[in-house]
Order: sequence, then structure tokens, then C-alpha cells
Amino acid sequence: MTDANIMKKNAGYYAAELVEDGMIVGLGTGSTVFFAMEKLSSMINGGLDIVGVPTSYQAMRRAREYGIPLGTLDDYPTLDLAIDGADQIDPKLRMIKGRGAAQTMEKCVCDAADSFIVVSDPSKLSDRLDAVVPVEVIPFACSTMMETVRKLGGVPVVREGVKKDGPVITDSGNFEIDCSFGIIKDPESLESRLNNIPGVLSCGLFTQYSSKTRVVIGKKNDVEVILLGD
Ligand SMILES: O=C[C@H](O)[C@H](O)[C@H](O)COP(=O)(O)O
Repeated sequence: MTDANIMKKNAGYYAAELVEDGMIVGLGTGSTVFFAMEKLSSMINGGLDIVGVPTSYQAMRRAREYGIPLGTLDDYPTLDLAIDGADQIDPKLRMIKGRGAAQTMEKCVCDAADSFIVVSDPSKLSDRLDAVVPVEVIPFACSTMMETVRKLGGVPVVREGVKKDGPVITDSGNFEIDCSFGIIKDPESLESRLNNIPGVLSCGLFTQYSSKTRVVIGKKNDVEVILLGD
């Protein structure tokens, strides 16, 4: 296994061990959460009784392979905790997510959860947020939304498919626009402005959940857990 995967595995396994019998657990999207699901699968085989609420087709399919019982937000409008990955994390535990175009459902699940466990390797930590901000928008509003992003100082690019010609279509049937802003000086304000553009479902900035967030950083031999105020 590569060093990167060892670190992701350590983070994912640690997060899974925070899950207790009877919990309803949000299952995020991406490669790091896969390890948490792998560990949950073995815990379920050992008798753990939980229900997972997946945040994407990818998470749903992987969870099924692992034998994790599944439900939806209709079944469970509130969750005990959610485990998810991130693309960039700043010292105030504000994040950018959405590399996998799953940020809208991830944000719904995070919002529904009492506690948000973010699993990551050290490469995601940054003293500032300057990564591309993914924005999910309905196709009808895409061009107007991109104009608004330019007026906000951003450079929007329609995400293109791999092994599929044309735009990426999200799990909810929309376009994903990657918006570069350079260093984001006021992430809260930018999140709110992007989310308020008509036709936008959600952007990948997560600035409102720091107080219920624990970031688990996998290292080669252990993990570091970061809480706000550490
Ligand atoms: O849309 C995708 C998500 O926000 C992922 O949680 C994020 O990209 C992290 O993925 P990974 O664990 O593969 O780095």
C-alpha cells in the first residue's frame, strides 16, 4: 500500500471506531471514506448495528459492497454523525469539498448530523483556503451563474467528464463548475454569495460547521485529531 493510502486508512479506521451501536451514520464520498467503510464493514460483521446514509452513488455502491445497511435522509432526517473527506482544510476548520462533485449531498448530510468527522491525510491541511471551489448549478442557469462568478473575481470552468464527452453531470443531474478565486480572504462571505446565485444548489465551501467538526489526520503510524481551538 502507498504511504498516502496508509495515512488515509489510519484516518478512516480511527473514524470508524468512533461509531457506536445503534448510530445513524452519514457516509461521505471519496477515497478516504472508503477506508472508514471498510472498517465499519468488519465491525458490522462483528455485531455492530448501524445504518449508513450515503452522500453519492459512489458511496452507496461501495457501502452496499461492504454490507452496510443503508437509509436515506427521508428515513433519518437527523444523524448521529457523518464521516467525510475534504480537499482543503484551514486552521479554523473551514473546508473546500467537491472534488468528486458530491458536495451538495455531503452538505445536506453534514447539516443533518450532530457531529462531523473529517478524515484526511496531512496534504489537505493549509494555512489558507485557495483551492478551486466546486459549485453545482442547474444547467439552465449555468452561463448566467458563470458571469456572476466572474463579477465576484472568480474564474469559472465547466468540469468536463472523463470517459464521457461534455460536462460532468452530478448525481442530481446538474453541472459542476470549478471556480478559482486565488486566496479566499472571507470564505464565509464567498460561500454565502455563491449559494445565493439563482440556480446554484451549493458550493464546496463548508464554513458553518467548524464547531461540530473533528478532523482526523492520518499519519504513517498514528492519527492526529484536530478540534476547533486546538
Ligand atoms: O465530492 C467529493 C468530496 O468532497 C470528497 O469528500 C473529497 O473530495 C475528498 O476525497 P478524497 O478522500 O478522495 O481525497
